[in-house]
Amino acid sequence: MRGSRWSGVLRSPVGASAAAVLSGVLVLAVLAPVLWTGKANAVDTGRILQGSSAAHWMGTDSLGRDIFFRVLVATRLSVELALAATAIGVLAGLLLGTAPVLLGARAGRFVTAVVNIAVAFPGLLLALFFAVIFGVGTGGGVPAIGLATAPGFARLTQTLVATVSGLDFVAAARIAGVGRVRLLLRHVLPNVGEPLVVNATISAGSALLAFAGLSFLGLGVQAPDYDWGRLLGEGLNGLYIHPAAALAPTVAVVVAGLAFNLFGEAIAKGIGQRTPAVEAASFSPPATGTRAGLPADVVLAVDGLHVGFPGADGPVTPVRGVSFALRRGEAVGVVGESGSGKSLTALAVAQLIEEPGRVHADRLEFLGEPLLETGTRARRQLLGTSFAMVFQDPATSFNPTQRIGRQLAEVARRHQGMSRGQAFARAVDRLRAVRVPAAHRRARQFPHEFSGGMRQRAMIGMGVMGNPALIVADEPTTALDVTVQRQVLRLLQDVRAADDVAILLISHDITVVGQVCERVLVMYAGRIVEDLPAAELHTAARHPYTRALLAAVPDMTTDREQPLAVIPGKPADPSRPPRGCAFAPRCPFADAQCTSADPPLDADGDGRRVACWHAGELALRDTGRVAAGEQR
Ligand SMILES: Nc1ncnc2c1ncn2[C@@H]1O[C@H](COP(=O)(O)OP(=O)(O)OP(=O)(O)O)[C@@H](O)[C@H]1O
Repeated sequence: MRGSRWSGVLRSPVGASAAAVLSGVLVLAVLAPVLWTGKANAVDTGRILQGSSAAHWMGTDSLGRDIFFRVLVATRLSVELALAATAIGVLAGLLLGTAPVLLGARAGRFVTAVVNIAVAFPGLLLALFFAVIFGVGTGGGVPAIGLATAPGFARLTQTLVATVSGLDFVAAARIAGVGRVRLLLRHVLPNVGEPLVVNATISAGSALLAFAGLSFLGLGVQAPDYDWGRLLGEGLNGLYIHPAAALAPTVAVVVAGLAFNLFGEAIAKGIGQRTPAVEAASFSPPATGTRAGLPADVVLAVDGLHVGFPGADGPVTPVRGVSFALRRGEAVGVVGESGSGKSLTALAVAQLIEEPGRVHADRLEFLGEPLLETGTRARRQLLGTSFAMVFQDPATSFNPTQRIGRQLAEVARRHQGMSRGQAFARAVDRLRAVRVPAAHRRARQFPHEFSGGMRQRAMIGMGVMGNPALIVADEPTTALDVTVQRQVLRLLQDVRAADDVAILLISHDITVVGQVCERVLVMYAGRIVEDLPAAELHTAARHPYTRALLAAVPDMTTDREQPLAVIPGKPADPSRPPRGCAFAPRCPFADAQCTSADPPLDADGDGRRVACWHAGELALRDTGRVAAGEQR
């Protein structure tokens, strides 16, 4: 935790008073038994059950012992028991709550179901149930209250962890090869720390009350020991004769409980991040040689890629047989309407499709390595060094609790065996390379101190920490304004030119893709429907969908008096794939053949591919139109 944040918390009125009261409680817990045990235990049969007086501020109990000193001395046992029970509850809750991340989706679902059932039981009922199992006394009470606290804590942890696990920086860490445990400790838990700490301290306050309750019922602390709950039970017997005997332990429980809660609120704001150093691991990407049916410089080969999910009415397959290859230094764009399967294709390449999603491919090779068959560790190393992903939203691409330089350095420390200093120097160098001004100072800043465009550039910088052969950029400029968009796209082009990096640019904007890429893959309803050189987009597109996409983009010649062109109809529903061509219901050229059979993705001799029964006719019609235009 950073000093400045601590001092900021302690300067706030709530933080300062909470810290003062809690310190008082803890000092009492340490000192009171040492200083006042004698007075608290001194029996005086001449002063039984007396009210408040100068000699005994809170009166005496049934053996004439001083209640005020007994309450002070009981602080230690009460706090100790509450903290022990909370520790058990927090530990068990954290283990249960993080199980889905640690154990994987299937085992995680089972644990989640168990937690959901346990949460349905009232805490007090659970505590009494466990107290009966573990037995009467402190030895049984502590685990009973701890385990009764655990389900609530586990539920909160699960929810928070699930939220953070879906963010881009966690996906980026996965691509960087970070394992499950490290992912949890370094990227997930620090971002859910605040509510967990607050909940833990509130649990400590509740455990105080719960233990008081158990002792009051005779199930907790047993004589001759005493905690506040036991003193409260004894005091209640004489409530009408002298209420101070019950009031004193009650006030103690309330004050200590409040102190824990307020202190939790205060330190939650100061939660920072301390993470262990990353061990180095070396990996040499496999040399690219000639492979079966592929040119030697192919970086990524995808053949027959399917991505499916279980749906309410059977499996849904939003990506249905996508095939393409990317050569070293090549920039390929993937365009299509929302829901066409662009992002799922990218995520499948990055190995980021989570359970219950299923990825199948006849071939999914990155640098010659079959990703679906390669072991997890080797795959992580390969992707961590040679693959980079730039996500759409720069606001969620970085871990907000870590400085930018540190996040970049993690890649170099993990995969290139660099020391902390070397890795940081490399991070600064890479930030400079992606034109982040004052890179050395900026590397020490947190993501929120970067603008959106700068964060996106830093993300690209993170991608080039290793020696990437491929950068997948999924809508990298959608969240940016137009000027910054252009800078980021230019940067991607520069990185590609400088290091011969292949780029797979996913965008719904066919114009952007046409400007940046050499080739364009047009996707519709989970399939590639056309693959053509970007330079020929406006002149040689043969698929009616590609043409409709182009026609929907206004240009300088568009008549502003007329409504903008749109593609009629709705995109295909992946849960109900049509029998024939998926675009047929929206296509002006569709006929009986289109609605009965899905056209194959046919290649011509020059590497262009199109999936349309009428592609040839459309090309001829164009030729005729051009010829007619020329004659006129
Ligand atoms: N985890 C999932 N479970 C079930 N269906 C999913 C899942 N993720 C995506 N889909 C579905 O798969 C289809 C393709 O999604 P994908 O995100 O690849 O589309 P996209 O072309 O990238 O669109 P966008 O530009 O809106 O992101 C969508 O219909 C989406 O609802």
